[in-house]
Amino acid sequence: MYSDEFTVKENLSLSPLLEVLADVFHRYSKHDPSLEQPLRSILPINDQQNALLNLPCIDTQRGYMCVKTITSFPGILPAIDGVVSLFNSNNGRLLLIADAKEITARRTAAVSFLATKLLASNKLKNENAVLTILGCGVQGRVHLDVFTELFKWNKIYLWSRNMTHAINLQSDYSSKLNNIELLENLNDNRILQSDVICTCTASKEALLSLHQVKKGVHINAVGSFRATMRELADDLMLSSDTTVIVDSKESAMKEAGEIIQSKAEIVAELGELIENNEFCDGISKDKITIFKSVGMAIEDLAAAIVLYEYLQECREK
Ligand SMILES: NC(=O)C1=CN([C@@H]2O[C@H](COP(=O)(O)OP(=O)(O)OC[C@H]3O[C@@H](n4cnc5c(N)ncnc54)[C@H](O)[C@@H]3O)[C@@H](O)[C@H]2O)C=CC1
Ligand SMILES: O=C([O-])C1=[NH+]CCC1
Repeated sequence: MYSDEFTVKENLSLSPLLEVLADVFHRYSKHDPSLEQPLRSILPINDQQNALLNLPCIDTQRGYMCVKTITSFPGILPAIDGVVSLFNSNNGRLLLIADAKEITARRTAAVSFLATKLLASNKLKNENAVLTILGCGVQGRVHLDVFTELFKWNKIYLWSRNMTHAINLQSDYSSKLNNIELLENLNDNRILQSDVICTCTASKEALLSLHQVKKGVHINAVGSFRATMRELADDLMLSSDTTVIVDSKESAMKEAGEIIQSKAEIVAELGELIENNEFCDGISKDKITIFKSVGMAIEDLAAAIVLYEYLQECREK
């Protein structure tokens, strides 16, 4: 069964995806032996920014195995291309091949939302909450999509190095959302009003420093996945007001430019926060929380399972 990007978009629902993501993140961080995920391979092409990535994992508890093979060519749109293959872990049968662009985009934004829910639940209770998205490529667009499907923001600010991307994104949402404003530069004081910021760029230099954000902000830093990439400055990563959470300690220490360059302390993995109200409630409202994600195979597994099981259900009806 092949699912193209339109099929993925139509049939991959966020609510079951968030549930399966929470389960696999929790089990990953508990080192559950039924969930196996080796470090992914990233093969750079001719020493450039372009790369071939391979992300495998096995979940014998759910009875699936998954491997995503993608290319990342940041200069060519879409930057990510490839496929996700889902197998039955009991008999080795191939069950589903799905477009990786849409799976990657939706599962990454869903993980950012899960982190926001766990680390900044107070913000999601505030009717006046402000969301800012930096970078309006594929990830920026899908973060806007997912974050506005799951929560009603009072104001949304968009910034992109290429302003046309931000203008187009605002315009595409104009019939649904009339509270989107554009930021022309990163010195705009409106960033200081943000309760939640998602950074979704392929930047190699820091875009956000400590003085640009308010105390208590929650940041989902999505863009970097190589030691040479980063979106957040050292003063933000290292401030005593900052708590840094990652998707995987092992991956972050190998791939997240912000962590590698700043040597910031990682307080926990996202999976350690699930079913851990004590930890989440214990984070002071004044703390800056940073969720640094680089992406993991178990996220693609979660998305492929939700998609496959839903498509099977539709077939049987
Ligand atoms: N954490 C995760 O799980 C995932 C992370 N990513 C990463 O997120 C980033 C964005 O991915 P896509 O939206 O798919 O790519 P894209 O190519 O669609 O968008 C990239 C955006 O970054 C901006 N950008 C590039 N260089 C910049 C710079 N120096 N300063 C400011 N902005 C800059 C571009 O203008 C564009 O808006 C990439 O680095 C990608 O590798 C992608 C998928 C999953
Ligand atoms: O997890 C993922 O698929 C990726 N992370 C960075 C580039 C692609």
